[in-house]
Amino acid sequence: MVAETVIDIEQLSKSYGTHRAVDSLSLQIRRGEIFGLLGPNGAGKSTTILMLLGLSEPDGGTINVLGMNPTRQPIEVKRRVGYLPDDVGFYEDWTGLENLKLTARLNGIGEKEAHERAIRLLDQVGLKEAAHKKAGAYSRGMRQRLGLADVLIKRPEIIILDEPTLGIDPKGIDELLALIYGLSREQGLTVLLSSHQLHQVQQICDRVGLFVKGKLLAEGNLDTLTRQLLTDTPILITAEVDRADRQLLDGLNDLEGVQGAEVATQDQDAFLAPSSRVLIQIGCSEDCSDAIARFIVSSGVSLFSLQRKQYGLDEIYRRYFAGGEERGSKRTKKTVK
Ligand SMILES: Nc1ncnc2c1ncn2[C@@H]1O[C@H](COP(=O)(O)OP(=O)(O)OP(=O)(O)O)[C@@H](O)[C@H]1O
Repeated sequence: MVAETVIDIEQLSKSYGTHRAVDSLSLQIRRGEIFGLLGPNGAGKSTTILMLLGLSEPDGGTINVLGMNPTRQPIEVKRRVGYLPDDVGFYEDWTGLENLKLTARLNGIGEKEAHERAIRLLDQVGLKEAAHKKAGAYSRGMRQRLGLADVLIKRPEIIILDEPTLGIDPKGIDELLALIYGLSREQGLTVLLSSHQLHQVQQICDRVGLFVKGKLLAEGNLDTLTRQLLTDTPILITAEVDRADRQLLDGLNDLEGVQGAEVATQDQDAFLAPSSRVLIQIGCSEDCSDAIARFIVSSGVSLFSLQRKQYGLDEIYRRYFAGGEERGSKRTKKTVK
């Protein structure tokens, strides 16, 4: 069953003076999804988040959050959507526990329930030992964990996290990401995560939206992004076989969609020792894995493995922007509806 859409954005636009910060943005996010908002500085991520929270009014288009219009129902949206800014503010002289209980009270939660929820959350985010320590003495990582607990105390259905891992050490990042992932999977929490840290986004996001100059350039999982953005980069398939002669390579080159097949590495003893393996690298304009596998096997050659190169987000981002601004703007016009 397909999960319900909890965020529905259609043709959303917002300008500051003559500058279009968000330009005809359409995006749907389903319940329980972890969605990554990715893009360079000034791409329009924060402006979009502010409009989702009802803190900024769109110039055009529509936003629907949990069936509500954030501009008209900002208080109700705020009750059900949690927002963690990149630098969350706490009462520095108050302990972590006291800060959480204050947030709970401000959200109309009774004293006893507030205490119980705060204790449980501090444990969940790994701050049990630091519960009675002043927030001012927390490290950056601890503050982010406290921030996450602070967002969760009102039991939101959606949480929006702006650069949640900024300034945290690698171990802290892994733990925070695992926590966010667990929350989403176990409690069906919908998570919107804005970040510049591509490999982190890739670790936990189900889908990613790539923002450039106020437009959504591409969205989807890694496979979709690769297809949408790296259109002129060949698909690379590596076949591991027991031998590769000219006839085999010529045959592969003749297959439809294959742009080039060549031996990538060859064990020096490949032709002497039948057990040695040879790697053939095949560049294709489309995924020709099936045809390649069939051809190799029908040639009487043993095929041990066939792998398609997976591009990571870092690589997609780097390759896509390798052509600079010029390429970015051309693509924007071409790929955005
Ligand atoms: N209050 C404002 N007044 C005028 N211009 C603004 C305002 N807020 C944002 N902008 C401009 O709108 C564009 C989008 O900014 P936004 O903060 O949404 O980008 P972002 O993707 O969140 O960037 P970052 O990753 O740096 O946070 C930028 O050009 C920015 O300078």
